[in-house]
Parts: sequence; structure tokens; C-alpha cells
Amino acid sequence: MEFLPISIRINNQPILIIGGGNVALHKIVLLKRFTNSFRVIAPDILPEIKQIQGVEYVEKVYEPDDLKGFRLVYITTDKTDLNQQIADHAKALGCLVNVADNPSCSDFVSPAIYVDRHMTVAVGSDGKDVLASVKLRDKLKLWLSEN
Ligand SMILES: C[C@@]1(CC(=O)O)C2=NC(=C\c3[nH]c(c(CCC(=O)O)c3CC(=O)O)Cc3[nH]c(c(CC(=O)O)c3CCC(=O)O)/C=C3\N/C(=C\2)[C@@H](CCC(=O)O)[C@]3(C)CC(=O)O)/[C@H]1CCC(=O)O
Ligand SMILES: NC(=O)c1ccc[n+]([C@@H]2O[C@H](COP(=O)([O-])OP(=O)(O)OC[C@H]3O[C@@H](n4cnc5c(N)ncnc54)[C@H](O)[C@@H]3O)[C@@H](O)[C@H]2O)c1
Repeated sequence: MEFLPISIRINNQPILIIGGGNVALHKIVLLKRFTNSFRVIAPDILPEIKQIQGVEYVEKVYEPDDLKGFRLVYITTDKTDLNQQIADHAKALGCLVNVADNPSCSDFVSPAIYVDRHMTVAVGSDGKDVLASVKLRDKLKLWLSEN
């Protein structure tokens, strides 16, 4: 196993998302259950992202200075080499990174989550089989709602 399941406080600092496409939107929708403060940086940002309350967006290409002051960084551009480069810059600054197209260079991966008031169930596969994580989360969700 490579990834430790922990619960991190995220409501005290904005989350940085580089890239503003489908994966960025998907991440923001899931993260909205836990925080309401995001900065999105990309030359083309989906209108659905711009409309989300709590999203501050900047329409430009990534530059290394964009990382300053952030702790959690989701890297979601459609360019594999660029994603790797951003991850290297972010790690050098001490940020924790999630790289959408490369779990092996991510500092953290996102589990499949079920939330019921203050209780959470988070299922992960150590970054190896996301569909199995989603399937088990859905089974647990069903079982919990019936018991
Ligand atoms: C659980 C969830 C949480 C979240 O996203 O926050 C999550 N992925 C979700 C959905 C989803 N992801 C993908 C599909 C389409 C599948 C299909 O149809 O084939 C769907 C289904 C859908 O969208 O419904 C594709 C995909 N995912 C990853 C890769 C890259 C790779 O594996 O190399 C590719 C292939 C890309 C490609 O090749 O194009 C990688 C990761 N996805 C993870 C988490 C991390 C591992 C977690 C673990 O340890 O199990 C990890 C490693 C990194 C990360 O992102 O943290 C969320 C469900 C939310 C929910 O239901 O609540
Ligand atoms: N982890 C997952 O769950 C998952 C699921 C599907 C796809 N992916 C991978 O995630 C990546 C993104 O997919 P997508 O569907 O969101 O792509 P997309 O085409 O919808 O969005 C790409 C975004 O990257 C931005 N971008 C491009 N160059 C940039 C730069 N220099 N600086 C800043 N932003 C820049 C674009 O403006 C756009 O907003 C792909 O590599 C894909 O393979 C991951």
C-alpha cells in the first residue's frame, strides 16, 4: 500500500485547481461537500465551473508563481508532460498534489465517498482500481441505508 487514508481539514484555505475542464468540474462538485473555496487557473474554463459559488477563476495558462500560498493542488490539464512539470514545481514548494492522469506521481488520491451527516465512508484501492472503489462504496451506501 502507498496511500494513507486520513481526514484533512480543508475549510481553512482555498484549494487550487490547474485546468478547467471536465475533470476539474467533477472534482469541484465532489469537494463542494467539504469546502467552498477554490481557485481555478486555465486558459479555457467551462461555464459550469465559472458559475459555482466559491470558485475564483483566472483565465490564463499556468505559471509556477500560481502555486504560491496553496497547500492542496489538483492538476487536471489535458497535457501529460505539463501535468508532471506542475507536480514537480508544486512538490518543491511543499504542496500536496493530485495529478488526474497519473496516480503514481500524486501525493494523494481521492477515495469514493459516502457522507451521512458527520459520518463518512471513504473507499480507496490505493489508486489502482477506481471502479472497484465506487462499486464497494455504492454497496456500503445501500447496506447502511437499509440497516
Ligand atoms: C472515487 C473518485 C473520487 C474523485 O474523483 O474525487 C475517483 N475517480 C472517480 C470517478 C472516475 N474516474 C474515472 C472514471 C471513468 C471510468 C471509466 O468509465 O472507465 C470514473 C467514473 C465516473 O466518472 O463516474 C477514470 C479514471 N480515474 C483515474 C484515472 C487515471 C488512472 O487510473 O491512471 C482514470 C482513467 C482516465 C483515463 O484513462 O482517461 C484515477 C483516479 N480516480 C480516483 C478517484 C483515484 C483512485 C481512487 C482509488 O484509490 O480507488 C485516482 C487514482 C486519482 C484521483 O483522481 O484521485 C471518483 C468517483 C466519485 C464518486 O462516484 O463519488
Ligand atoms: N482522475 C480521473 O478521474 C480522470 C478521469 C478522466 C480523465 N482524466 C485525465 O484528466 C485530464 C483532463 O481531462 P479533462 O476531461 O478535464 O480535459 P479537458 O480537455 O476537459 O480540460 C483540459 C483543461 O486543461 C486546461 N489547460 C490546457 N493547457 C493549460 C495550461 N498551459 N495551463 C493551465 N491549464 C491548461 C484547458 O484550458 C482545459 O481547461 C486528461 O489527461 C484525462 O486523461 C482523469
